[in-house]
Amino acid sequence: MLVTGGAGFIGSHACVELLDHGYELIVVDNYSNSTPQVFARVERIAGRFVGAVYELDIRDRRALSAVFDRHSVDAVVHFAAHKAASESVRNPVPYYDTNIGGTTSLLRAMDEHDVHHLVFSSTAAVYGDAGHGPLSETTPTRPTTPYAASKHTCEQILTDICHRRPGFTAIALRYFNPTGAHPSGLLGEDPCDTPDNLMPYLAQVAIGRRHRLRVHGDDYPTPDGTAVRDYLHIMDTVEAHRLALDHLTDHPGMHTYNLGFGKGHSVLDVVTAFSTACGTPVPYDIAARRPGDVPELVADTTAVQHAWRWHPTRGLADMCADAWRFQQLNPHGYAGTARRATP
Ligand SMILES: NC(=O)c1ccc[n+]([C@@H]2O[C@H](COP(=O)([O-])OP(=O)(O)OC[C@H]3O[C@@H](n4cnc5c(N)ncnc54)[C@H](O)[C@@H]3O)[C@@H](O)[C@H]2O)c1
Ligand SMILES: O=c1ccn([C@@H]2O[C@H](COP(=O)(O)OP(=O)(O)O[C@H]3O[C@H](CO)[C@H](O)[C@H](O)[C@H]3O)[C@@H](O)[C@H]2O)c(=O)[nH]1
Repeated sequence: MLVTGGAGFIGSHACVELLDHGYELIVVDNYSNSTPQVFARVERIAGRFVGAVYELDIRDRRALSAVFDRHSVDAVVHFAAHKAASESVRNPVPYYDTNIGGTTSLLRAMDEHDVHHLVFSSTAAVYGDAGHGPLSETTPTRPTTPYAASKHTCEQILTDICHRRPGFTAIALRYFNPTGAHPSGLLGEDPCDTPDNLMPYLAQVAIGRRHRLRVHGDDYPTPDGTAVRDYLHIMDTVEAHRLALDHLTDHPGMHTYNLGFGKGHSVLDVVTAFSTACGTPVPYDIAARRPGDVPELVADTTAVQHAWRWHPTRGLADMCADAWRFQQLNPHGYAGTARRATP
């Protein structure tokens, strides 16, 4: 099993889940938003070596092809991408380059090596501003940022390839808001720069690394005026990936599923839940809306629950408690973690 972006937030938790279920892994990552130190943690939790880990950029076709030459790859879980939607509004080209160019580079290597199975990280952002209420996979897509457009384009490329290559299977998972941390406190969300995502930013304010949270907008058409998202625990998120892999060979073709909890929480709901988890109010100010943000994104998860009998079990309080445990045990993130032993 090849995992791209396996050192990242979702990728590292997915590595634990897949190792726990007996998968042999090959991981590639360029560490643009992660560190190789995470693998020592993954191995400590799983009690197994990760396997082969390569530092490479997925746009480097020669290097990627060499990995496929060296290993027998039966399927790919493709996480590697840039993910900050608001940054993509300011600086779109790297988003198209890495997210689309990286995906086509990967597809080329897969094609050359007769690999026909892919799980792709898509995003709820493809729906854009779709109004109020749960969104199903048939809700029309209207990406509003270059990030969302890049993922939408990848979905279209995969749909086309599945159409033209009988036997090719792609499962696109449209994540809503994966967050939280491994319950051990060893793995969590540790971006290299200032966190763009709400939960790690809140955690860094609570631990004293940052002064105050800025709540981006309180004038949305939502109950308290702050934006509503559908937060999903990272452990529920990666369990769904394992189920996707288990079902990859069931039905060839393109399959698209929403991955969310199915419940909306406002930014202020999350601030309150995190304050409860850490035992003290997290200070915040109301700031301007963030470019590219939409008022509400909540998933209708009927399709994925029906397909794989997947039911998320961990709520917002668990997400906050686990994120806070990770932050407390790792006030400076993974910095200072020992590097992995050579398997
Ligand atoms: N976290 C979320 O809220 C969220 C929501 C929807 C979709 N997604 C998607 O899920 C995937 C994983 O997200 P994440 O939160 O783990 O992000 P992350 O930034 O923590 O992980 C991405 C990993 O990919 C690596 N990477 C980036 N560009 C690369 C390249 N050119 N070559 C090799 N490696 C590269 C990074 O170093 C990082 O380790 C992404 O595709 C993202 O768009 C994330
Ligand atoms: O410091 C912050 C950070 C975030 N927010 C707000 O909190 C909400 C959640 O923001 P995140 O950045 O955590 O998540 P997004 O919904 O903006 O984006 C995430 O989920 C999307 C899909 O829903 C994309 O896929 C994207 O890659 C991923 O980061 C948004 O309303 C945002 O404006 C703040 O108020 N202050």
